[in-house]
Amino acid sequence: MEVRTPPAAEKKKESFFQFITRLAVIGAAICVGGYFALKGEDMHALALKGLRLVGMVWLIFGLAPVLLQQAWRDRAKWWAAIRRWMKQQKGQRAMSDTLTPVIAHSEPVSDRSASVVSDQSVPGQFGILLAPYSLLPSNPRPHASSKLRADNAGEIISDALQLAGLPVEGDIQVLNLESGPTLQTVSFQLPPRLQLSKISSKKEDIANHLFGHSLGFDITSATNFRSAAAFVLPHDERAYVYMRDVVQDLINMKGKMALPVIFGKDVRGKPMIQDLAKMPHLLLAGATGSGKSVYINTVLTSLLSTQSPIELRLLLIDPKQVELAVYRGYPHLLSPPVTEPKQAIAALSKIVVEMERRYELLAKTFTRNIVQYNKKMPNEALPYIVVVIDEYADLMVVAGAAVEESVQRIAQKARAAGIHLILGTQRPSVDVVTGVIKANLPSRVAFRLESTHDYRTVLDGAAPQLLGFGDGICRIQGGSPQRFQSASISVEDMESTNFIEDLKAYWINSNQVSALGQEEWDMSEEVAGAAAQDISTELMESEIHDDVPPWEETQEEHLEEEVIAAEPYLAPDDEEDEEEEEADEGEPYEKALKLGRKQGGISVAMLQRSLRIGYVAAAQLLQRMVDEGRVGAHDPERNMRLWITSKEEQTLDDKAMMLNRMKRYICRTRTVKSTELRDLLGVRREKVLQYMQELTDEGFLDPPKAARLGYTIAWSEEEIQQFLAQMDAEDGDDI
Ligand SMILES: Nc1ncnc2c1ncn2[C@@H]1O[C@H](COP(=O)(O)OP(=O)(O)OP(=O)(O)O)[C@@H](O)[C@H]1O
Repeated sequence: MEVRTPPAAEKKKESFFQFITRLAVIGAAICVGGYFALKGEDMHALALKGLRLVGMVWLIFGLAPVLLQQAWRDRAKWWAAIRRWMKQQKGQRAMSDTLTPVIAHSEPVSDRSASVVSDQSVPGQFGILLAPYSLLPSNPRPHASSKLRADNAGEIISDALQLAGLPVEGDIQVLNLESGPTLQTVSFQLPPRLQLSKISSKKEDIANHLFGHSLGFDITSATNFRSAAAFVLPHDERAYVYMRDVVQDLINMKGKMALPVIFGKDVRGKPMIQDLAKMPHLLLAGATGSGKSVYINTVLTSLLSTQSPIELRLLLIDPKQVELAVYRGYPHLLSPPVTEPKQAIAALSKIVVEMERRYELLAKTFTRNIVQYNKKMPNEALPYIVVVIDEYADLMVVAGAAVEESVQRIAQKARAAGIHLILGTQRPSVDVVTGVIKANLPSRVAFRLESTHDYRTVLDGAAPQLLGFGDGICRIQGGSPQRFQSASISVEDMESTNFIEDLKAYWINSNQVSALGQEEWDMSEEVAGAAAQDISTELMESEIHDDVPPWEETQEEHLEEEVIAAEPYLAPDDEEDEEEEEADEGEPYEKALKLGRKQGGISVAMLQRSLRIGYVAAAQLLQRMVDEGRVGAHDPERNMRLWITSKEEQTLDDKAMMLNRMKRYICRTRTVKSTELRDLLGVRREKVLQYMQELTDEGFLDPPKAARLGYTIAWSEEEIQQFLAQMDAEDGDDI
């Protein structure tokens, strides 16, 4: 038998401590003995003194060096803990004022969860955030149960192999037994003369003898062992994985990963946290009831609990209309959850425009991606944008080409711009998830699917049959497939919803965050001012500049705006409009100028509404106005870019107004008297005569027929009535 010899240094260290301890014990024994054996108070006092001395010597020369040595070895750990503590103290001091209401809000609800996880501080780009993790529901079933245990697995497997007709004598030697929340993996030595292929060919029979069905049962070679096989079996009663169980790992990853999200636990029961920013886009497939929505909720809650609205903005597209409705009101949202295909098309095209704008920013700042940009321009840091489409197949059915084009462009380019896609679908058929889209979504997650063909489409390879209820396989960036059990906030829908609402309340009540949010958009405005042109995001930003925060905006308002925005994409058959535009090139810009002048300013939304054009076209018109210096900075109060009136325009405007007033007066009174007109307009007589000449040139007045006669009205009575009616309809000044 091999005896392990301790290294020399270890031996010396141990023996010195033992030596001192031995001396101390002997000394202590002598002192105690002396105390009882000797008589007289002096002797007793001497013995006690001796005992104290022995104790001191042991502490100083025995225990203290060992403790110091240990502390020196763990110095890195200690140092990190001290730094973390100091950082926390600093962050808490900074936020204590503003967070008090949040915590006060949270406390009454907190008694519905145990205090296993305390409110955790998450260092972020903008300081330390305190998400209400203590409100996460506790897992009622954290452990699985199975009939195969270390002590009986060999016997049970041996019986099953024998019953399946395989030549096995005696018990099977179990090499390893690993247990995850859903599955067990039992590795065992192959008996002599029994090949893995032979066992695999009897898979159905073995499964039948083991537990009566083959669902979820798999036979593979055992990793790390030679001539060994492994059975993968579902537990009799699987364990749940709750977010609460792995949230500490999520917190630990904040700072190390840009967008950490909880996946769940792997087959060994180890927490799985992935970085969405690295994926960089995710295709998520699962048949109905497989656990897709639960998974999306976990991913979203991971993001929403670790990222402030300054660091992350979300676009949620939910054609099913119910799955993501609960997120309505989060300040992270770029718009309320989008449910209509037309809205979705418009929203996605906005993301494309934003992506292009970000590329321009990267080029201007000589940076290659959002990380470098945010480092270089910390005051103008861009938030990550995550776009979630809950049922891509449904969207493709109604709005195929338009959606696909945007999704394709985002998938191809958006990574560097900090824009990430999560594309969920029940039907991963090739007509829905086309080759180009698949090629640009290198990370995949599959839950239970209808057919082996579907698994192949998603994972680009064969996969074991999944069990549903969050049993999944992921391939991150084309790596090897990894089985996992997805985490849920809770298996009770109500509990999950409660937490999502609590987290929302936390953000809404977090004064600090809303103040920072405002600042962020102001900073964006600065970027716009410098570059003169971030109108591409103006619509998104306008939600923040609105008096009404985005979460209070009604869905109807938003819908109206989006539907209009989507029209050019969805109504190519609206031939009249198209023809009008084609026939009159350049006219929309004239109309846009007129509108801006009349309203004293302009915004993308106004252009869309008034000219009935899409977002991109409206943004381009506004861009041209900005370039030509027609409009100035964005005015948060009026939620538009204000009109810049040049001197020339001012004069022209004044003159047009004067002429109109004159015409109106003349039409009403049916008289043309220069003295009255002079009084009306408050200008000199020469000016009035000049205006009258202009009106004559225009055909409104007839010139005097003789030297002593005055001007007369040239218009017919019908024309006069029409003009007056038109003026009354407009809100001109009343003469
Ligand atoms: N990770 C999980 N842990 C435990 N149970 C789960 C998990 N995921 C899903 N389930 C169970 O499966 C049910 C269906 O899940 P979910 O609603 O996510 O399915 P889905 O794939 O979104 O279906 P659909 O597409 O029809 O909405 C849930 O109500 C829950 O009971």
